[in-house]
Amino acid sequence: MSDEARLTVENLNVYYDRVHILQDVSFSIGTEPVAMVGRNGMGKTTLAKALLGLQPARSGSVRFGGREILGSQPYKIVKSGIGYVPQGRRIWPSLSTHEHLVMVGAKAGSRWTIDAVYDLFPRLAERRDVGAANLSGGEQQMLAIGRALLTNPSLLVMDEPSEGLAPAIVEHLAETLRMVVAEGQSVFLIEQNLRFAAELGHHILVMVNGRIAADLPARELLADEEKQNLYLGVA
Ligand SMILES: Nc1ncnc2c1ncn2[C@@H]1O[C@H](COP(=O)(O)OP(=O)(O)OP(=O)(O)O)[C@@H](O)[C@H]1O
Repeated sequence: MSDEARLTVENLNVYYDRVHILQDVSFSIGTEPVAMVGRNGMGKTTLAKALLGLQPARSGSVRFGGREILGSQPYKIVKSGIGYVPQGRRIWPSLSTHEHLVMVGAKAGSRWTIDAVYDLFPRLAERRDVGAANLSGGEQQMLAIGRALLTNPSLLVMDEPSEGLAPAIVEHLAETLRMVVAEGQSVFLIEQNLRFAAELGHHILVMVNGRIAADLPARELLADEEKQNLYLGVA
């Protein structure tokens, strides 16, 4: 396994004011794709933001490629190789599809260039001159993912990419992301949609009340309605 792709989180504690949100969160990600599931409000987005330096932590450690990144500026964390697809896509409504991608740019000769993003998502190529505000939810999500890939991340962190999308669009997105993973892209996928999470993540972490309540193979969680009910209240 390439050491560069390895993320190790140890005893991460995050508070909002006096409220203790993330409580001693520890896990690691190698080259196998990992997904995290959990109900609303359990702390998943807070974790993503803490990994990206967007939310300060009170204590703990986040090592990426062997280096401590906790406390680093978000742009430095992205530069060190973590790509981020935030919850809610966070696209700029006044820019076109193509302008988004040009804004990020890409090093010549790297795996992900603007053309490579258009190859992965041909729909984006068709919509290249359309203002992002006029893209469908699925297209906006493709754009958010394409934008993150352009940073040529060694780890891609995605926060609920399936949110608000119709099941057929989610299935299409899962297929596309599986191709990216099959090429060796490391992925940490945060999801409420267990099926989507399990399609991509070989391993699933379950977050309950700011703690990792379980860490198990995706197949095992999919096959166990009792556990789904216990952790997700969905069975
Ligand atoms: N900026 C903030 N200030 C105070 N509390 C917050 C803030 N952001 C989130 N919270 C609270 O922290 C808890 C965890 O929220 P978080 O968004 O991390 O959960 P989540 O698992 O990602 O849920 P969702 O899927 O709904 O986004 C929730 O109780 C939420 O209300």
